[in-house]
Amino acid sequence: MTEWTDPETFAQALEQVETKEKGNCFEDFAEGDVIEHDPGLTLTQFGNEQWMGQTLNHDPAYWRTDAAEARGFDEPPVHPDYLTAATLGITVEDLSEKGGYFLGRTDVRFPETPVYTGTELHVESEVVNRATSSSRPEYGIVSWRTRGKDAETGDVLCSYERTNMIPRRDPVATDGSGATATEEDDGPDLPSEFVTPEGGYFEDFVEALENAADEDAAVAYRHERGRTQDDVTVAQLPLSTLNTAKQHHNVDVMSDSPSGNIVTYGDVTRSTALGHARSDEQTWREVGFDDESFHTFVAVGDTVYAFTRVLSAEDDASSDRAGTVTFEHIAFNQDDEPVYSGTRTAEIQKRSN
Ligand SMILES: C/C(=C\C(=O)SCCNC(=O)CCNC(=O)[C@H](O)C(C)(C)COP(=O)(O)OP(=O)(O)OC[C@H]1O[C@@H](n2cnc3c(N)ncnc32)[C@H](O)[C@@H]1OP(=O)(O)O)C(=O)O
Repeated sequence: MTEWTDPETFAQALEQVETKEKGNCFEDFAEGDVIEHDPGLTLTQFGNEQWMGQTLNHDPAYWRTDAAEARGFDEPPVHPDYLTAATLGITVEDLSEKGGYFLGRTDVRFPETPVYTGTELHVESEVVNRATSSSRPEYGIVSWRTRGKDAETGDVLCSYERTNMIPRRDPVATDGSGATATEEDDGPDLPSEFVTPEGGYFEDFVEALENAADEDAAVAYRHERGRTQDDVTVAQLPLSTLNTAKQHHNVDVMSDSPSGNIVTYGDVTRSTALGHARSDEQTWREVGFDDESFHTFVAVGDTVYAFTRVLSAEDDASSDRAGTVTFEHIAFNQDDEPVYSGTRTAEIQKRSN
């Protein structure tokens, strides 16, 4: 009789059997395909608070009823970062579980109305672009437009366009141009002065931009807080959004990958940096995010810091108690290497109200 658990027998059996695979390769996606994602999740108070707490997003309007009501909410709503991460997490099984990295995202948008806990999320994605990677023959580059909807009403709660590197089943020959391209290094081209806003209200950002306008200056500053990545941020938070990417929880597979280890979910890195930035401002409402890029890996033991540049401030918010500010946020690690960058438009409270 075969002893299936005899180590030698079992090792040979493992080699000979087929693996029932998960996820899709580059060749499985065609432009125009629409994918209704089967996983869905209920946006719970626990999930929301766990995400916000671990990423240092402490805006009281998302934690306390009195602060929520003062912001015009019925109760503490779902935080936009948790909503974004959950919308993306649900898609991973179909779109990127096969491996490959989350490269970037743009046109992240939310409706003006808040989303409350107890909402069930249903997500769909459309393939909007697929391209050959000129530098990495074993990968292709795929972009999807994703919409996270209220399962009951069909209202879109969060939408964006995201790009991942996706493994090919069959590597192709490339011209290698991406791998060999070099750029001339003229050294850093920075303004001679950096202006820091006095406070975190809309008026402070307007004043800082005015002070910088006539000078060779930028409104740019760093935030003091850092968050060292641990098992909770690297593995637990993505799994709590149903993100099944092996990058976050399978050390065995990832030891033989470009990162050599499991890495932090891009939305955790980003939300942590945004948490640092928001701790130095009076946020009223998140409007959207554009041009998000993930530049290098973040792993257990790395510390995520944040740097902010203020790009513009306009008095055109949805509430007369706030103004609209556009920022560029850069997350960086303990070696000062940028790991994430993106622009963010947010409504910031006015001091005068
Ligand atoms: C969710 C989820 C997974 C995750 O959250 S993974 C964690 C977040 N992402 C990362 O940690 C990735 C960080 N990035 C990197 O480490 C490097 O970018 C990477 C992936 C190792 C590639 O670095 P390289 O230096 O080899 O390559 P390039 O930077 O030149 O990029 C390779 C090609 O990709 C194109 N590309 C890069 N960024 C974008 C973008 N935002 N949009 C579109 N295309 C982009 C770039 O042009 C290169 O193209 P070639 O044709 O020249 O190959 C989950 O599983 O979903």
